[in-house]
Amino acid sequence: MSTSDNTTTSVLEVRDLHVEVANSDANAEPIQILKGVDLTVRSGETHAIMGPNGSGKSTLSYAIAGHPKYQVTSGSITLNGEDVLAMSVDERARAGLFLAMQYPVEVPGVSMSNFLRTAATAVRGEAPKLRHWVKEVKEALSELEIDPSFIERSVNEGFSGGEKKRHEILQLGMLKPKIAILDETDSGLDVDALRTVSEGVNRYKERENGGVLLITHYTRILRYINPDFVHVFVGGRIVESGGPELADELETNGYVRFTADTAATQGA
Ligand SMILES: Nc1ncnc2c1ncn2[C@@H]1O[C@H](COP(=O)(O)OP(=O)(O)OP(=O)(O)O)[C@@H](O)[C@H]1O
Repeated sequence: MSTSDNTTTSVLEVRDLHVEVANSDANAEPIQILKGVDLTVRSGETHAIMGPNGSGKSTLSYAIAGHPKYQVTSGSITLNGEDVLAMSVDERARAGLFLAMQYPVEVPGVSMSNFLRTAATAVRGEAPKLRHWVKEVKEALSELEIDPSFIERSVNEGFSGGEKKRHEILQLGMLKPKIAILDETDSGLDVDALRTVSEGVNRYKERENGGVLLITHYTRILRYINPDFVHVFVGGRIVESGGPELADELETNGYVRFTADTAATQGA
């Protein structure tokens, strides 16, 4: 299935999503992390999710991507009406979902070059023609100011934090998903890398008309990637949604207004 069709609109819909993880003590109850998340992301839209540490933002991204540790106990996730929860992880990727993880994993022994071509072949449904592919990779590396020698190194092995994040955006550009979830892609980036990575995300939005779900703690990335919607995520759900001005309010006042509300509700 091709994931690159910028003439159609894609819609990711998350409805009343509840997710738990197994407790490390096998005799104890599982831990409920997501407690009713509702979210709709359409092509061309950028949604920023901001929230305190441990509120469940990464859990939401893992649940959408299909991480086996995160059990959906109720609710639904659909992409263009298709049941994402019924899909395996690779089917989700082929359907057009992409996750740039907060902590990208190292894959010793697999070169970036092999990894990218294999992944692109899987999501595009056919192997890219070699001459086009080489040109495509070269251009993408140059746009992201990545040294071409990195392409022959093992995936993320020995990469600095910032280099790993840049490579996530390289994958985003090459795999051209319909909806991209970027989990703290800005963490650990120096000011120049932040600009380069943000430009990569903006190019993806322009070229693919992609939908972006951006999890972040900082408004600085939102100066480069303009969000259409900002959501405040507290206690396993979205407690308020608004426009970019909401991010400015959070920068100034923090989450006190929202955490106090949640504590009152949970105590009731
Ligand atoms: N596998 C797991 N086992 C036990 N607890 C877990 C597991 N995964 C997540 N949690 C807990 O679930 C809560 C939410 O974690 P999550 O990583 O989703 O939060 P977050 O909002 O992304 O946090 P941060 O902003 O610090 O990255 C945390 O309290 C975390 O310790």
